[in-house]
Amino acid sequence: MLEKKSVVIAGGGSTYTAGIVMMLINNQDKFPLKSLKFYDNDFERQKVVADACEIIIRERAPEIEFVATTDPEVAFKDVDFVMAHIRQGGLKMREMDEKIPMKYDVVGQETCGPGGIAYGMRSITGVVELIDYMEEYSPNAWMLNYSNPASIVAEATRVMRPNAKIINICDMPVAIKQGMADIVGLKSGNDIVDRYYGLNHYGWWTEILDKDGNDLMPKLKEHVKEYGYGPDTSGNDNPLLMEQSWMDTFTKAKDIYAVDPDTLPNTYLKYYLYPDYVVKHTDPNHTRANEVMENREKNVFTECRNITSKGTAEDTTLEAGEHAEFIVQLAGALSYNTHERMLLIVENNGAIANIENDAMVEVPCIVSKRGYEPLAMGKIPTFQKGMIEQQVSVEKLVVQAYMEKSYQKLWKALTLSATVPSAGVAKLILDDLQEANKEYWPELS
Ligand SMILES: NC(=O)c1ccc[n+]([C@@H]2O[C@H](COP(=O)([O-])OP(=O)(O)OC[C@H]3O[C@@H](n4cnc5c(N)ncnc54)[C@H](O)[C@@H]3O)[C@@H](O)[C@H]2O)c1
Ligand SMILES: O=P(O)(O)OC[C@H]1O[C@H](O[C@H]2[C@H](O)[C@@H](O)[C@@H](O)O[C@@H]2CO)[C@H](O)[C@@H](O)[C@@H]1O
Ligand SMILES: [Mn+2]
Repeated sequence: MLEKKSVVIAGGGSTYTAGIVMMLINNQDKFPLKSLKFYDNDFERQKVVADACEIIIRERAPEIEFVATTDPEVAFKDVDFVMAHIRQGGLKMREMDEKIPMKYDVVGQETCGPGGIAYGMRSITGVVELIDYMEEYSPNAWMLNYSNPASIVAEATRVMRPNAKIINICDMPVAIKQGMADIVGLKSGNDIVDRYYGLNHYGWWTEILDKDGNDLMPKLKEHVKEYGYGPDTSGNDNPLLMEQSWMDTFTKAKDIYAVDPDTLPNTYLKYYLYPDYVVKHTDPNHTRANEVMENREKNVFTECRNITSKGTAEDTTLEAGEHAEFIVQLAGALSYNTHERMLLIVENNGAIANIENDAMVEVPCIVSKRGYEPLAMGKIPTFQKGMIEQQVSVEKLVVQAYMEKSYQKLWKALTLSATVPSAGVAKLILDDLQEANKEYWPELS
């Protein structure tokens, strides 16, 4: 009999919350819950999701105690896990992050380039606040953090809260591994054993095996060379790829692969290796934030309101995906000592032998009750080493700029980003971002 756990989802009003709830309910045999709480700083937004989830829980797992609150003490008291996915400033500020750089023909993206830097400067405050609540009310709990930009958040928490029990995670490699499984005819990304190194949204696979140790790289390389991680002409039913913008990202991996055919890339490297292409293929007046507001946000909130008005979730379209599966799997591994191998964002400390020890890197780790143990990925080639060192410096400068309230350091961070062509353009973008983020960033001087 597994011991029951208590979880708070921070960012209860997120578009991903209902998916995580569905996953938790479906996994009561593997990760049984005593209580589930929602916490958000926006009561009205969270209420829409919470009212629907309360009905789902009542119908499918009534033994779970459920509470939605904006009171940190109620939320964070007596929990084993904080599953965090907040978006400081909301999708409206994401829209600014994406549109401001585009005014200067520079990549406008949620987590990469100037947009990611601006978002990082907002997120640090919110995530550190969550850590402080957790440490005050449940000092033994783990925070599993999805809040983006995960690399900058990870570096900030490493420096500002060095002893915090936080694990920063990303579902992007999980989604790509599901794509790889589809390509080679395996059922799930969990059937793949991989070696991978890099930073968040910025890494490379060096080995992909199946559970019997068979090398899947040759078949995958053949496919990626032609189609990226997109489907071949026979089609694909991966729901993520139904969206054209995601399909473009997955197929562009073909051109990233061409730069280094020894490895298989993370898709988001396109923002650093092909920024000119990305800018050319982005509508500066209608960016990804607009698509998310018109699609995922609208769909989730409409469905939640439907459930509440009908009083039942019997025929709900809400479902759990890989994103939810990954965080619940991680909580299970930490709780029940499964020793699963998972990609996590952790302090390097030699995992990548020729990268500085205090970089926050993404590598495979073995997860158990003790926490996580990173696996050694060895020395990496000059190309990747150069790229990683440049991007690590960007992320470290952002965190230093935040802590020292330094305009100069933030300017350096933008200037150093491979997405930005010059210090002059970096300054123009920075001044616009600073104005737009007055409410959220520390005052810089
Ligand atoms: N790491 C990953 O791979 C990954 C994958 C998907 C999403 N995400 C991240 O998950 C987060 C949620 O995404 P979304 O599209 O659902 O956003 P969203 O705006 O729909 O939801 C975020 C929620 O957080 C709340 N919030 C904002 N600041 C808060 C604070 N300081 N304290 C408490 N609550 C706060 C908002 O009110 C909102 O309800 C984002 O950071 C996104 O980038 C990360
Ligand atoms: O533009 P969005 O909001 O749709 O996505 C931004 C996020 O993209 C990645 O997450 C994907 C994930 O890879 C996939 O499995 C599925 O869950 O959809 C997610 C996005 O909808 C990325 O890892 C995140 O960090 C981004 O926030
Ligand atoms: Mn991610």
